[in-house]
Amino acid sequence: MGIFPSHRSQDRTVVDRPAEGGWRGILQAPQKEKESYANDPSTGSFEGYGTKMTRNLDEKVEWVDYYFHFMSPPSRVNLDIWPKNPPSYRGVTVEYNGELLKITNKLLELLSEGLGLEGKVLKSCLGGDGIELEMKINMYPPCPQPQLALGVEPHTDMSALTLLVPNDVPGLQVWKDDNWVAVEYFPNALFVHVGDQIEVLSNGKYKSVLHRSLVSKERMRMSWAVFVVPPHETVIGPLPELIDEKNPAKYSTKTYAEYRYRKFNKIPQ
Ligand SMILES: O=C(O)CCC(=O)C(=O)O
Ligand SMILES: [Fe+2]
Repeated sequence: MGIFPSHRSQDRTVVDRPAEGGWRGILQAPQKEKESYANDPSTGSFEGYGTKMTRNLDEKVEWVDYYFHFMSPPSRVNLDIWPKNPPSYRGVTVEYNGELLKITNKLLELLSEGLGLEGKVLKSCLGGDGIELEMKINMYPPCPQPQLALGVEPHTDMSALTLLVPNDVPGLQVWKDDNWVAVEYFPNALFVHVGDQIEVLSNGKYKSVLHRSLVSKERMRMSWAVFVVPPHETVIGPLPELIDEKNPAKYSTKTYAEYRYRKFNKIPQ
């Protein structure tokens, strides 16, 4: 199927939108089918279908449906919750996961070296081979009054990294030099966000990017965000190698589970 056939070309690892079929299959499915996949945040279960058509603090509506599931490592994956339509979803997503793991390894190696450390340092702090990849498929339907809505309100990702592929409907913005700056769409590109965990590990040398997304009046915007996160019990704090008298720790050390809990409940870190 695919509504972006022209974008599928040379480099499949970056180009393919593996979830597209799954998105259409599940997010445009009849309400009853969607409900059978619904998540239940009150029980800590975020997997499945969720919606956020609610007002936030600025009285803007967050105009987004999403579908969330684990991709990696195998011990975290519950295939029963993966979209079953189209039938190719599973195979393509497993392959995409493998490619994103390779890209994650490379990025973490380069980011470690950028801190003057050995290439393996950041990956091993993030759980080594236990590192987790989470798929979040966002769908922003056309919005009759886009000025009253936001796709996703301003936030930084609590992940270590986010590997994002949007469709060609503009909407992603990043906060830069005291302004919202539109992120230009690049066909076949993977957008990488530094998330909170890398900011903490690097003691602020790398900054978690503040971003938001807008919605369109005419067209449906979609994005596929893969969050690279440490296992919940992993303890994350500024790397000791980066701390000395002149560079005191700027962040407290805590488990990723604790960090998540505080972020979800808006408790200062
Ligand atoms: O849709 C986008 O481009 C961004 C989505 C996002 O920031 C998120 O899901 O965390
Ligand atoms: Fe985000």
